Amino acid sequence: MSYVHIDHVRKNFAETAVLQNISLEIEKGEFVTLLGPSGCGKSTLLRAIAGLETVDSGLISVNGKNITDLPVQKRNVGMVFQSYALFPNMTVFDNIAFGLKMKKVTKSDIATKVAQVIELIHLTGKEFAYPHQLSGGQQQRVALARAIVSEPDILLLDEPLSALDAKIRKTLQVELRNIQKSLQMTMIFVTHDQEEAMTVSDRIFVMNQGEIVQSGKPEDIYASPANEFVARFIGSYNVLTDEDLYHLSGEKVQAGSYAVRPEVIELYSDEIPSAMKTSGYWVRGCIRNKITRGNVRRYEIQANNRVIYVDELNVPQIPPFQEGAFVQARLPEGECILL
Ligand SMILES: Nc1ncnc2c1ncn2[C@@H]1O[C@H](COP(=O)(O)OP(=O)(O)OP(=O)(O)O)[C@@H](O)[C@H]1O
Repeated sequence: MSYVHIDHVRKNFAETAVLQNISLEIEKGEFVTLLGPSGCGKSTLLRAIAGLETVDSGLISVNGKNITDLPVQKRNVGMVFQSYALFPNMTVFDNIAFGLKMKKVTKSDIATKVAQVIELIHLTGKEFAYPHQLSGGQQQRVALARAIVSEPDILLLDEPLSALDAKIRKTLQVELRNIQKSLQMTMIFVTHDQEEAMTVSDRIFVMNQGEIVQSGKPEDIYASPANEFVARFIGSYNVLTDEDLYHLSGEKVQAGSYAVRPEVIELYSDEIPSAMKTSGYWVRGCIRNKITRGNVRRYEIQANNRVIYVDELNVPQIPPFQEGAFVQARLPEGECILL
C-alpha cells in the first residue's frame, strides 16, 4: 500500500456531494497538489485527512495506519493555513516550540530542534521577535517551521501562500519546495493557481466538483489534458470543435473537441503561404483586442461565435496586427489535441 492511501472517500454537506468517491495514492516524500477552482472540495479533502472534518464513507490511511476515525491530535499530521494563525503574544521561538512543549520534549531538545528549523526557514536572528514585528512572508515561514518541527508523517498546506504578494509568493514557492526536498517530507498542497501547482509539485491532482478529474506530473497534465475542463483550467488552452476548424488540405475535420495552446497558433494577414498549407487547420477571424504583457503579446480573435486566444512570444521583433484587422490563423496539426 502507498504511504498515503485514500479509498472511495465521500462527503456530503446537506444535499451537496462535496467529495464524490475520491481515491488516490501518494508515495512517501512526494509533494502533491490538489488543484481546482473555488468550491471543488480541495479544502474539505485536506481537512478530512487532518481530522478536522469527518467523512461519510471511505478510508484514509497514512504511513500504514488507518486514521479515518482518529481524532486530530492522534494523527501525527501537520497543517499550515492561509492565515498564519500564530500566537500574537509569543515570540518566534515560543510559537515554534509550542507543540514540542505540549509533547513534553526536553528543554535542550527543543532548543536544538527549534534552532534547526529557524535556520531552515531563514529566520536566524528573529527568534525573539513577535509576529506583529514580522512581514507576512516571515510570519508564514514561522507557521511552516511550527508545523515541520514536530516531524509529522505528512504536512498539509491549505493555500499557504495566497495572502502574500506575488514576489514573496514566488520566492516562498521555491523555498518550500527546497525545504520539502531536503526533509523528504510528504506534503499535500492546496491551490487554485495552476502556475503555482506547476512550480512546486511532483504530481498534481486536478479536482472539479468533488472529483479528481486527472492526475499526473505537471508536464504530462499540461501536455495532455484529459478533457475540456482540464484543458481550460491548466493550460489556458483554446477548446475548439470540428465546426470551428477547416483542414488546410480540404479534408473533412474529424468530429470532436480540440485543445490548442495560444502560443502555437500562427497568424497571417493574407492567405496562408502555400508552403504552410500541407498540414494543419485554419480559422479566420477579426482581432478584437490586443494586450502586451512583458514579452508576450496576446490577441483575442473573434471567429464566428468563438473567441480564440493567440500568444506571440518575443514581442519586440514582430510588428503587431491592429485591432479590427482580419487574420487567418493556422493551427499546426500535431498541436491540436483531440479531447
Ligand atoms: N461546513 C460546511 N457546511 C456546508 N457546506 C460546506 C462546508 N464546508 C464546505 N462546504 C461547501 O463544500 C464545497 C467545497 O468547499 P471547499 O472549501 O472544500 O472547496 P475548495 O475547493 O477548497 O474551495 P476554495 O478554494 O474556495 O477554498 C463548497 O460548495 C462549500 O460551500
